[in-house]
Amino acid sequence: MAAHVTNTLPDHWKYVSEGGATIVFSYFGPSNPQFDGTVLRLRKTLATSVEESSFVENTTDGEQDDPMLEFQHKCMERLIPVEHLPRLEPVHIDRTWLESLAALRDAERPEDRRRRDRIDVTRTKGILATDLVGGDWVAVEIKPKWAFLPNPAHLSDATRSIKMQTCRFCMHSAMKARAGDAVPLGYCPLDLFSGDETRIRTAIYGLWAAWDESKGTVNNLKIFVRGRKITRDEASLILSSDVDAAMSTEDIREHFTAALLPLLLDTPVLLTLSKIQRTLDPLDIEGLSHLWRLRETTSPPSTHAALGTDEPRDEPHTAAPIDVSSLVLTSPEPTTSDWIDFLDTYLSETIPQLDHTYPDLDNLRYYLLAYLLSATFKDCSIIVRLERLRPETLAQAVKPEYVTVIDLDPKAMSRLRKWEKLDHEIVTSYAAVADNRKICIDSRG
Ligand SMILES: O=P(O)(O)O[C@@H]1[C@@H](OP(=O)(O)O)[C@H](OP(=O)(O)O)[C@H](O)[C@H](OP(=O)(O)O)[C@H]1OP(=O)(O)O
Ligand SMILES: Nc1ncnc2c1ncn2[C@@H]1O[C@H](COP(=O)(O)OP(=O)(O)OP(=O)(O)O)[C@@H](O)[C@H]1O
Repeated sequence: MAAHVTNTLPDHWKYVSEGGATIVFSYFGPSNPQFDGTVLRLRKTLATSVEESSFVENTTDGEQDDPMLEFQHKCMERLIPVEHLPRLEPVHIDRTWLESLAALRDAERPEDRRRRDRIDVTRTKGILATDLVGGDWVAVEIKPKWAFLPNPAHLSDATRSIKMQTCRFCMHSAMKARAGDAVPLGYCPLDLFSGDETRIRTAIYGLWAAWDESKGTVNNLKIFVRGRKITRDEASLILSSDVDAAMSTEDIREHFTAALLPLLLDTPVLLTLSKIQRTLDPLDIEGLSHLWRLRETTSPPSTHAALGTDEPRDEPHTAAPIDVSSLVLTSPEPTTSDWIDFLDTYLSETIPQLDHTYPDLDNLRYYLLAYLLSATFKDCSIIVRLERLRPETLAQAVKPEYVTVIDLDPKAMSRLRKWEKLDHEIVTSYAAVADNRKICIDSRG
């Protein structure tokens, strides 16, 4: 039976953080076994959206549970060991309670997020999750992003040399930097995922520098102490209370790196994430979009796509745009049962036998679902738990539950068009960079 958050006061939930789709609050009210050590994860809606209930009341229990719950239990737990996942459960909420919470906490939200979106007060269910940042420890949240360079087989002549030299994250960061956004230009995910000590250190420095320069606003590194996201001016809070807090920021960074590095080297989580991302995206969005265009134009579908051959093909941006009636892109969003079937195939012996250089058009649905799932892993975050830092402390013992993966929500099929367009923008923008193009090394490829 789901708990009722409405039995607690909104004042007893403090703002933790938020992403593009959800906002998170942690419980700090009077001791309550249902809520102690938990966070409340709520869906957001566009600031401009009309307030209509977005969820169908079709269960005896009222609104359906957030599909994320079933997705995590039935799908994600097959890919990521449960000790690396937060415990999630449904919880009842209501409009009056949510409106009070929003009124209390809205001022603490970042200005740009507040302009864009707000809590969806029409929901009657939220998610209660293990609070990974709230104890007397330092919680380091890293959003690593894309772990690999693409398979060159399906890249066009115009993009191949660019995409094989610079990773998607670094190209995207360069594009965002030109638009004036604060981005971690010194961080490359391929360093973080390399498994190599020197490169992981470089990645941590890159994340730290961006955190420092952006005053903690970049989303690739967040640092929490006792449940509160800290800024660079508060960096000394990551030190144990008996350590000299007057230490320079550089020294704090060194201690931070010395504590974090062994955990990142030791945990199997980074390797798992990179393997999943790579194996679920063997065609790149270019190859995938070519495959779905073939499906739209081939009738009856041929059994073998022309991918991987020398046959000339339209680039996504020059091909006739697929309108909203596209059979492929409007095909039904996968249900949990579709995801389970997909995972049965993905985790079976069959997949290594698929020839991704000559993908079969009959496997289009497999490749679409694979890409969606890969996108979830390209956008998730990890939270690493460190003891408050003490320079002389020996390396911390690594317990599996000290590295947790969050934000494993499924992505929608309707995103494919956005990803195709964004990919084109990113690579076109990077093609215009004349000097000092970044060279990213994919050591797991
Ligand atoms: O496309 P990207 O790589 O920019 O990723 C988006 C993220 O931007 P980032 O580059 O990490 O700052 C973006 O993050 P922010 O909102 O910028 O913190 C979201 O995670 C978005 O996913 P969703 O809309 O929440 O489902 C992410 O969108 P999807 O790619 O997952 O659709
Ligand atoms: N279990 C948790 N414990 C503590 N904090 C959490 C937990 N889950 C999420 N958070 C915090 O809330 C933020 C938003 O959560 P999450 O990343 O799941 O949202 P999202 O909207 O799906 O993000 P994105 O835009 O990256 O897709 C996280 O970045 C993290 O700081």
